[in-house]
Amino acid sequence: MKLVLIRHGQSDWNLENRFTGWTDVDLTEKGADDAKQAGRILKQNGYTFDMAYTSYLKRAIKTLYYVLDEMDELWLPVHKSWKLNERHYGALQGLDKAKTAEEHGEEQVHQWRRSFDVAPPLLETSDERFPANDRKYSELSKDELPAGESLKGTIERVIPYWHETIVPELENDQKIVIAAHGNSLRALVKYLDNISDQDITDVNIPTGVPLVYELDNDLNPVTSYYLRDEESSN
Ligand SMILES: O=C(O)[C@@H](CO)OP(=O)(O)O
Repeated sequence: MKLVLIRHGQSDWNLENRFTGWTDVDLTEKGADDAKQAGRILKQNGYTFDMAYTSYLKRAIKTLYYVLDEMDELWLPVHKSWKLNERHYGALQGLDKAKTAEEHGEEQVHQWRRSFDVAPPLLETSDERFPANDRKYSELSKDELPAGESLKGTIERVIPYWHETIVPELENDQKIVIAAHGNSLRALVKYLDNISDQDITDVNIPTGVPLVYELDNDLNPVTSYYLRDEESSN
């Protein structure tokens, strides 16, 4: 059985090189085109889906929309969850990545961006960026509201969601696409491919390119690969 993961297309803050996290920025025009192209490639390769999953953030929601539109599958049930959101980038959200590296050093920024368990500086709960101040997250309990997450913290919400919500559908032979984010997908890929805490540092997932997992009956990956347009350099 095949599972398709897709990181959203280029966002405004991917382009501006700013720490994004839970900030609900839009896709750029290129990002929308990336998503449409991903949908076309999936269609050309004969993919169809039964269900779709995405986050509460518009860059992933719109990516999924454009993918399904190209595939003429907009009718599919779409399940949204904050548990598929990008890793919360705490007090770094909104800052310029290059300027932050000048200020704190490349190594520190690399730790914040790619390490397994180093969390970014946390937000004060009074900060407008704290999720309790956004009605999207009114369903979250106090213990669930992140003020900043490491990849480890992201895994602690993504993997339970995988087991509780997505796995039962895969076991029911449902063909699934998940449109999410660089780090929520790194969390899932780390789990599926059993990547060590050390080696996950080198894993980067490109924007707007379908990542296909072929799974055996126990949902262990047999192989995985990106579906790219042969003429594109993406
Ligand atoms: O800013 C972010 O939220 C993420 C994804 O764009 O960036 P990074 O590459 O640092 O994980």
